[in-house]
Amino acid sequence: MSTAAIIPAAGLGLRLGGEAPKALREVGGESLLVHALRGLRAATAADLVCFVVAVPPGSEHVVRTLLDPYAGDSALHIVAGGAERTDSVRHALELVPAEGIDCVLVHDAARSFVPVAVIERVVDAVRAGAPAVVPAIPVTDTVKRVDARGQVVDTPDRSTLVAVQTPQGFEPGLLRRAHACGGAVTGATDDAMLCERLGVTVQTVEGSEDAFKVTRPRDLLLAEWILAERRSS
Ligand SMILES: Nc1ccn([C@@H]2O[C@H](COP(=O)(O)OP(=O)(O)OP(=O)(O)O)[C@@H](O)[C@H]2O)c(=O)n1
Ligand SMILES: C[C@](O)(CO)[C@H](O)COP(=O)(O)O
Repeated sequence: MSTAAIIPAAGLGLRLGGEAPKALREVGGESLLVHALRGLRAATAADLVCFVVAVPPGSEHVVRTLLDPYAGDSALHIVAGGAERTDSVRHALELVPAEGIDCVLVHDAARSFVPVAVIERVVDAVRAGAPAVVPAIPVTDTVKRVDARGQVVDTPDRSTLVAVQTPQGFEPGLLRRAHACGGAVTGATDDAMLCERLGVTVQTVEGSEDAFKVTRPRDLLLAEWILAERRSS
């Protein structure tokens, strides 16, 4: 069986300064989107039927030209993203083939440096029978719930909390059902959350600090450092 990869890449990157869509910002001379796509290919090459990339509306042609050299034997579909990340994933999901896929990965372009081993763990867990899989790392801050006035309501037990990353892996039928029902869900910040709303148990696997989400300007410095380390080893 085969894998399909959805890459939501339609974000504006406002917290990064907003000069260009975040996925097109460069680290080490290449866009975050190219780095993300290359990582997915390295982990799933023989198996990866297609990439579906959701991009800012109007940038479809530019992104296709940018990514064509990196898609290899996998089909490359570019779609216009939506207002929210969930909308972008839903648009992309429409182009994932209905047959012959046993795992759909949804991977943020902004998590461009996820190690291959993390991607493999996600795919392996889906193939082992988990319908929804997320990479996770321990939370290192104490997390508090606050009210509208900024006053602390309570402090969840940190040992029960994890921070989740991408790629998130899904049995294809489940991901379709989750997004079909997702229109009624406001504020879903990841795809696993839509599955949780269906009562599905989501499995975690070990993530990595290198799978951080490039969000603010200082994250670009960390990204440059990770890339330099990898290129020198
Ligand atoms: N409407 C949107 C919003 C986000 N994304 C994608 O979802 C991932 C996670 O989003 P985030 O890191 O929040 O990116 P931005 O929305 O660009 O960030 P900001 O809020 O700073 O503008 C990114 O790969 C982003 O391109 C998307 O495809 N469609
Ligand atoms: C999907 C995600 O990366 C998992 O941690 C995260 O929820 C995306 O959040 P964002 O606010 O759209 O960056």
